[in-house]
Amino acid sequence: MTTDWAEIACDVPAEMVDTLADFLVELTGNGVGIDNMHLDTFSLDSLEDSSIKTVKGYLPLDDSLEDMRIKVEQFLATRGPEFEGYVYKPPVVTVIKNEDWANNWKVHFKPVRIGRRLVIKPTWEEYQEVAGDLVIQIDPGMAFGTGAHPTTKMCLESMERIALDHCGGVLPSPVLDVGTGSGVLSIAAALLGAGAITAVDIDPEAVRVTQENLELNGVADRVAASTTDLGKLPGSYPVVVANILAEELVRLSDQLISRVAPSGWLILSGILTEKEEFVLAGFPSLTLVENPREAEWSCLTLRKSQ
Ligand SMILES: C[S@@+](CC[C@H](N)C(=O)[O-])C[C@H]1O[C@@H](n2cnc3c(N)ncnc32)[C@H](O)[C@@H]1O
Repeated sequence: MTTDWAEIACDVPAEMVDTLADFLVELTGNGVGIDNMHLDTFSLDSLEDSSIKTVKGYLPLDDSLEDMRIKVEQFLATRGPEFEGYVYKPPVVTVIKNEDWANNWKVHFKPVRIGRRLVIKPTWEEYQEVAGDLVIQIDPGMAFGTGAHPTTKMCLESMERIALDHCGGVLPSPVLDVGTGSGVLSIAAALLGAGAITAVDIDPEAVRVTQENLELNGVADRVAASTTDLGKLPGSYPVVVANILAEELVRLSDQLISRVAPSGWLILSGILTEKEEFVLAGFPSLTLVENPREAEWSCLTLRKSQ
């Protein structure tokens, strides 16, 4: 059995990505990778989207490799000129150790304690619980949210402080989680006692991963995850959390503010520290309650008046 793989990387204009990706999927029977199109909205690459993308296919490292490489070259040479900005560059083939490619990132994702009671545990790791632990099991798949990112961590800590220090140990409900990613914040909200949570994300893959993680954690009956547009959500929420980028938070500020119930909290994260003032200026009707910072990231917890 083959344990190593070959990655074939092709630089093409953005307009050609879908055509090439479809071709590679059909040729290889495997998924493709596309650089500079990250689901992680914290990648600077996604802010300055490039006109040239690298599309990567994955081939078995066996006798068929040379034949497949030639087919990719021929495809590029014949279809490439149909796309503006195309310049022929031979595809680059690199050998990848199977275990590195598929699993290496998992080596760095270990159980982590966050705040006083929350623990995030990757599904594939063992963890010895201690009394009072609220353990969130996560397999982030392609979605953002192992819980270890400072922006996620600060949201979790803020939610926990609201529950433990201000609300008698139970997070007020319903909770709204905007940009749910892997669903990590919604699961935490459920474990902190919230009886109903609405989780939304513009990315259908994130919603699919969230649904799996909700079921894994036994909280699917309390969390409704969907791609529903924030502007179309009814009702108001005593706790709203949104870990998106500063610019997007400000763009969504009216909708976010209108979803917060009187006396309710709004936790905003995904904010580079130098953008704190910019974000605060977008939420003038709310009062800043706390402002934790970690690495280059800031979290703002705001509160609505009664
Ligand atoms: C940085 S991730 C946060 C994931 C998770 N909530 C966490 O704290 O780890 C941001 C998520 O927001 C989603 N997103 C970006 N803009 C959005 C919008 N306008 N409405 C809803 N979701 C959005 C992205 O698809 C992504 O899954």
